[in-house]
Amino acid sequence: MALLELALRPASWPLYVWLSLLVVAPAVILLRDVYVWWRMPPGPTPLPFLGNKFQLPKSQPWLQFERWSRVYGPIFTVWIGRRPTVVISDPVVASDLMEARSSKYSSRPRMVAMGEIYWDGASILVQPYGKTWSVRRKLLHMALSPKALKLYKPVQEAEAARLAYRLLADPARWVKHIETFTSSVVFCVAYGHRIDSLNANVIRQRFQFMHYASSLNVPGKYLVETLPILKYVPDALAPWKREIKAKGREESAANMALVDMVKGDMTRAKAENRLDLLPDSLCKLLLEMRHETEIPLSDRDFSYIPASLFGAGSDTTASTMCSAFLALITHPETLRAAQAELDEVVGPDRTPTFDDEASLPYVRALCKEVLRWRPVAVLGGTPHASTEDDWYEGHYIPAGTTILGNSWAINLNEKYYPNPHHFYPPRFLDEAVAARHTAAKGGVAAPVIGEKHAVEDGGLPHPAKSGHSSFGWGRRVCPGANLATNSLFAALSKLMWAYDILPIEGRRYDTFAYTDGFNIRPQEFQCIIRVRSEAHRKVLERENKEAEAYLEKFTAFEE
Ligand code: HEM
Repeated sequence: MALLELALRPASWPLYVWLSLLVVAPAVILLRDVYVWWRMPPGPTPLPFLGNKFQLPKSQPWLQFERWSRVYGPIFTVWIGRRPTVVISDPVVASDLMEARSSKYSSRPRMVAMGEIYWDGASILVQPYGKTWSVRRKLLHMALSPKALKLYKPVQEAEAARLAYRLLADPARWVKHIETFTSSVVFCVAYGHRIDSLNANVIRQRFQFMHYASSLNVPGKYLVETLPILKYVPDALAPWKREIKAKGREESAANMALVDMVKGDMTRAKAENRLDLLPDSLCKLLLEMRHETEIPLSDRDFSYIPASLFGAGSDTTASTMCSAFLALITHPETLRAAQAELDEVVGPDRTPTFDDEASLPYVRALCKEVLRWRPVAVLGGTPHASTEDDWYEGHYIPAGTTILGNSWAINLNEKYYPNPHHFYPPRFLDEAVAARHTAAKGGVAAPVIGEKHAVEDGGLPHPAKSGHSSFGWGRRVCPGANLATNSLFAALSKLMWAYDILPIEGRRYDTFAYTDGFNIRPQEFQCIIRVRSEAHRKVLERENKEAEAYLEKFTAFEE
């Protein structure tokens, strides 16, 4: 009884009890960490409690991770404080864990400030694996099914035609035009409304939300990431939390307003008996489904589904197109090969469309090679997290480990892609087409490459059907991959048909000069974008008029 009384009154504990607690508790934690560390995949030696803090680079961590993979192997561990992160640099290892064992590796690490306080668990991007996530994921799949993607193709073509036309008058602002193209595709697909300029209020608002969300995800900025219990401190005592929540409410109000806008469009169209003229959009499809079946989501949670398209799909596609321009000007033979194919298949009187896609294997291969060559989601997008203890190749991976697929190291792994920094679309051509291209160039036989398993001479087959890992893995693989691939094809095929995209003479281009962050794009550069002939110009002018007419039904967002 006396002991219990003593235990309940720490203030009266003798000094030796305090001292032993201060020594024993950290020692026990440390011993446990050492035991886990010793069994996990090897990596740079961490410091107790601090992990690899002093070895982790402040910028472009994927480069250091790639160097470490040469020392420690294709799967290694780095420690962020006491939290282990397993970094994967080989496509087979990534597929073994995140695809073959996807039931254990499909969660996300906790992001308390961003995911739990700001988005209040509503955004699919950072949701842990489980029922709440799978409800949203299924809806996205339904609204992005192959059948639904067909509905969005005309708008992608029309927007690509507008992009190609805009470059005639204003080639210097090519990046802005690409961003307008990807933003408008995303908004037309998500809500059936178009963007005519990046000055549209809705775009400014989306960028504000995105920047605010990523500002919350800076390691070390919020103590709540280390001590999640702090998220339960009452708002009145936690101004930081009040601010995050207020901003979160602003975003959800804006997301719900967008859904209300589509509901309004549908009601009006129905009343005026012109439903068939209303553009098909992901939000409209989901609202129709919601009308017919029970969807277990509140209005607020529902509104985050179409809203996820802008954050996940606009900048990623635009950055990939910027990489395509860099690739074309530094590997001019690839533009010539694409133009030869386009001229042969499409001819001079019109630009390519999706109907030509099957007959344009080189252009398709070029789009894939861009995704491989400079993966925009350079560290595999949002990290995965494991939910069960596991063993791989003799190494222990405890539940709760963060898993990073280093797309940079994976896509540029020379075991799979010899000479990996060489931008070389024939990697993704099948044997017959590769041979035809080589013969046309009068060159030596090109390496034989299967479309499903990109392999160059001596290169190992890649486990993914796409032949690269730029869209992630397993159950969390990018649900917008096909939409993005269609946008890339629609835009790049028209632009390569219409323009010579060339380096400025005498200027050196660094194909490694990229921005930092989770999504990367080339540092700003200038190039020459010159229409190939007067006849090409006329076609662009004519098709732009047709595109403008088609896009009339997608009301523009106001500036
Ligand atoms: C070139 C363009 C794109 C690239 C490279 C890309 C890449 C990625 C990657 C790497 C991931 C993480 C996958 C993983 O965790 O294993 C991801 C997730 C996601 N992407 Fe994309 N993406 C692109 C375009 C799009 C588009 C157009 C959409 C919109 C429809 C989209 C929607 C999403 C969503 C909602 C997720 C989260 C999925 C989840 O957590 O379950 N992405 N993307």
